[in-house]
Amino acid sequence: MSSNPGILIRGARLAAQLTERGADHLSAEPVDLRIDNGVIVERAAQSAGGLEPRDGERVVEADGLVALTGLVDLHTHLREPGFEQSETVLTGTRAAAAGGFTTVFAMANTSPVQDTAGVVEQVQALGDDAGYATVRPIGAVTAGLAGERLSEIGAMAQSRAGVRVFSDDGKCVHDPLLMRRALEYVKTFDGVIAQHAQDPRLTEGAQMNEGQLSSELGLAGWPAVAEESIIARDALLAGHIGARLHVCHLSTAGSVEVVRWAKASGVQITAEVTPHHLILTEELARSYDPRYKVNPPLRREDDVRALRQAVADGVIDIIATDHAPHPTEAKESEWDVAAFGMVGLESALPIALLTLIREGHASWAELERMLSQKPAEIGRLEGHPAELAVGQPADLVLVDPTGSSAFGVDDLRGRSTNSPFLGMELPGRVHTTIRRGYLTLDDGRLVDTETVAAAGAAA
Ligand SMILES: NC(=O)N[C@@H](CC(=O)O)C(=O)O
Ligand SMILES: [Zn+2]
Ligand SMILES: [Zn+2]
Repeated sequence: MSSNPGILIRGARLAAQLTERGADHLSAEPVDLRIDNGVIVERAAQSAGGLEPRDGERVVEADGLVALTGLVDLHTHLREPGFEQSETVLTGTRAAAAGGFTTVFAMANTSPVQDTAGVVEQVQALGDDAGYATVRPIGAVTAGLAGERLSEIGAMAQSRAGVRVFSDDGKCVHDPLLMRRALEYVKTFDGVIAQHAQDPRLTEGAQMNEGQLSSELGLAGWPAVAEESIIARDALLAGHIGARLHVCHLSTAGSVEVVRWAKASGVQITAEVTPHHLILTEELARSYDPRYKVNPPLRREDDVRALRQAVADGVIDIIATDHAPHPTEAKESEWDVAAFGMVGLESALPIALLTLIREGHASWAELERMLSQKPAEIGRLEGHPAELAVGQPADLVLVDPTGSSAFGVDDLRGRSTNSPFLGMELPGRVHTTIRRGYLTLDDGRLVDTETVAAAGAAA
């Protein structure tokens, strides 16, 4: 039984009721939600009288705020074990809570690599202890991410961590036979392979998108075809085997066409796009500022347009952050020796508001689908609310979609500051995050570490 106090949310607009693109969020009716014992126990429209606060209950005034089921990031680098100078499970999940996330899937490129039952169980336990978000470890596809033989996929799937998502992210599973065997294996327990689609031979030494600009800047190019050819191959393999394939961080217009074709052909394929690929372009490389160095690289304006349209068309299924923290030393060097990657948990929702909601490419209901429901489905996440309704687990986020502010270092709650959005005017604000019925973010302020750990233990 939970010893956490109950919460009454008053007057929230439910994202699920905002199904029309471009609709003002205030057009949905204000709803009260009562949370007790980690579950939504009552829901009443204010027009039907709403709910009265009870003694000892925490009241959250949500007038003007939009409520979504807790955000789920299928692609987060938490860096622990091994790279704690960049991020830890605790600091990364604090960043997640600040961004409205209640679950993160933790990528496998740690040290030691998440390629055994022991390591994935350890990462999951660190998440449970911290309490800021549910941490679902991703298992490596190949031992040590070396691309030579399969990791202990079965042992990780059967472990307490119950791993369902496998990825060598950061590296591509290049050997087609290994990829085939991995797909066959995960099919037996309804798992999925999340591929970092990058042909290593076509991208040796690559530093930025290949094109006229890379020649002009004298930086080795990363051609679109290196991504598209792997997606096409994997889609054919997944179709042949009848297994699930997920494509990480889609970045080119051509990749969209390959995924569109694969879906039309009946392949069980899903695709993600990062917030940064929905807004930033290769032009930023002109600054030689390594903050803009990321894998896959920032592409061209027409790619950005195609990615937004693919979200609108449903060819792209989800938004995933690819939160990739790196210490200052790794990002304050020359472009060609700097690390690839950007942090993204705290800026994901504002960028989605800017590029999708305000541009009319998605409704709030669709946004909830892309940032919460669908990633949970792909990752076979258990205990995630299907909707904000009575009987559902109380994992949710309240967002203020109005206004804007300059995104600053104070908005970054993790250990690293390598955000490409620092200094940009970003819309909206994540107001409150509730995980398993307790607050992790309270009116924009993170609830302190001890309180959250205790609430998590009691939940
Ligand atoms: N995205 C990146 O540029 N870097 C990621 C790896 C990855 O997602 O491929 C990292 O681990 O730093
Ligand atoms: Zn990757
Ligand atoms: Zn990644």
